[in-house]
Amino acid sequence: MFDLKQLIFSRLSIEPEDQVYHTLSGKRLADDSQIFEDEQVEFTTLNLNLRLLGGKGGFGSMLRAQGGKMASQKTTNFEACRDLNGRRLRTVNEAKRLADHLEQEPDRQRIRKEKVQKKIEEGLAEPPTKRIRFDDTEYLKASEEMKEKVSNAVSEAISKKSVVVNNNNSGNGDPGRALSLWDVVVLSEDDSRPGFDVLGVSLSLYLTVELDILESEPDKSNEVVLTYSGEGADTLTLNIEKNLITKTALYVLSCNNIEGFPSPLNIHVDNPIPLGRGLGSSGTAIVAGVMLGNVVGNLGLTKERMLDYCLMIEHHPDNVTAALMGGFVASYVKRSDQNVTPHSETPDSNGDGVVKASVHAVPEGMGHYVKLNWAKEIKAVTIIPQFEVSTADARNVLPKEYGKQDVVFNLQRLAVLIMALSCSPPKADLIYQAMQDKVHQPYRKHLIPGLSEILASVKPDNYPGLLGVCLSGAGPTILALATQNFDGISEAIKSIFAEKGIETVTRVLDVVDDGAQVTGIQQ
Ligand SMILES: Nc1ncnc2c1ncn2[C@@H]1O[C@H](COP(=O)(O)OP(=O)(O)OP(=O)(O)O)[C@@H](O)[C@H]1O
Ligand SMILES: N[C@@H](CCO)C(=O)O
Repeated sequence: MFDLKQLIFSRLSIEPEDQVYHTLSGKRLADDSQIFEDEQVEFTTLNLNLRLLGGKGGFGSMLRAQGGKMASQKTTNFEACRDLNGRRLRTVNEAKRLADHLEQEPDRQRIRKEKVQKKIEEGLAEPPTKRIRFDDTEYLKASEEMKEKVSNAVSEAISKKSVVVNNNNSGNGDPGRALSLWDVVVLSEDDSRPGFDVLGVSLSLYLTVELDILESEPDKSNEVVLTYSGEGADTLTLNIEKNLITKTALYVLSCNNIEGFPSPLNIHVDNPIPLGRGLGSSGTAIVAGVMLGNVVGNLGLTKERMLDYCLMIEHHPDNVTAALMGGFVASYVKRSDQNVTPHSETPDSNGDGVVKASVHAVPEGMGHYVKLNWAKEIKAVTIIPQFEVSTADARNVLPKEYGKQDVVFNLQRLAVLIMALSCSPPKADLIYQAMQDKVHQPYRKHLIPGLSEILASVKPDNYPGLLGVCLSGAGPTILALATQNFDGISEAIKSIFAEKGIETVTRVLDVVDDGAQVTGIQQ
């Protein structure tokens, strides 16, 4: 009771000593009385009487006047009356109200629960879809034009007759003929991400093969002599059965029943493409080798057919297709049902394996490609670290299988990237996002110190003119696509490599449309 009195005092300011409590049966409750002895009981009814101050009685005339007033008013409140059982009506009514309250409690709980449930559902519900109007008319126009151009290019590619690229009909390859000189010009290339193994682009680094077919002289050794200048001059093998360019040419010749090169023969290779850096040195060497075989053997192979030979050696089509066809290309390989020559019998693009002189069946029509448009103002800024990563090693770190989300991530960006790279002026925000990748860069980070930092920090926001950054090929070269500020961008990347103790060389390259070609024949 003491606690109850304190509570009533705090709420109604009735001094505890003025509060007098009785039970319904009239028992007065002392301060130390317990109201609830049974813990199950939640409610009880007590009568609270206030102590009246004692003192002199009322003034007779005033009390009579008051009594007259009271008598004239009709009584509506019978709460203090008692029912036939002697219980106050107030008490009975309170008990009824309490019973009603308890009876309605489940309903109230249900309504409370329903309200909470509704709130949760409203919170989880997707916001209404906003309709966004795309009002960039310039972009829409360029995009419409591009769609038409791509569609025309595809139809053209489908209907195109093969273009014969050979060393004319002058009898090249005849060992007895007088001096003949010709060049095979191929281009370095690189694939831009997320078009892993799909997109390739020819860059303005030209590998040149110069060939002198000499007249054989009695008493002189009729040798085939291979010499090199440029990249790899000190390290690449000059053994024609082991060097990637010459062994590829020998493979093409042997597939066409020609045993060996004509001799005496001088072959000189000038190679500006750094080896094992992700700039497609091996793909370019393979293209050069196939063209060399075609010219020396006077085979008259079309470029489409030469692509089949290239694909027998380098199984991913992006690099060889760009080097052979030029420009910006998308490609895939359609494997034939034919029994393809085992890889062990074809030259290995990385090893020094000797070409076996068996006759090989190279399936036709393996390489499928389409040339895509490239906005002329986009340059390739290549930052080339002074260490090698073999493509074979960089492919070995990739997972055997990919999750659906990662595949869809790259496919979505690939579709956007192809269109975005063709539009002038190029949109940096679109291209930067579309060059994000989940298929190879995350797995190759540990092979290339600094790659994570470069991808995380070199962005169009802080380097105006930058469109996107990715690993070039299998790395370690970094490819930055940009329209200006080439020095600023390359310096930023260079300094991150420098912090890791890695020296770099920068080349700003153009995308060039001509593919591999024979540029001159002299007799
Ligand atoms: N001009 C060349 N002449 C002969 N062999 C070459 C030539 N260029 C490349 N190679 C061979 O190819 C190897 C490098 O191929 P690799 O595929 O590892 O790198 P890459 O082609 O430069 O890079 P990526 O394929 O990632 O673009 C060299 O070590 C060498 O054996
Ligand atoms: N698409 C290839 C290019 C390197 O040759 C890769 O990234 O492995």
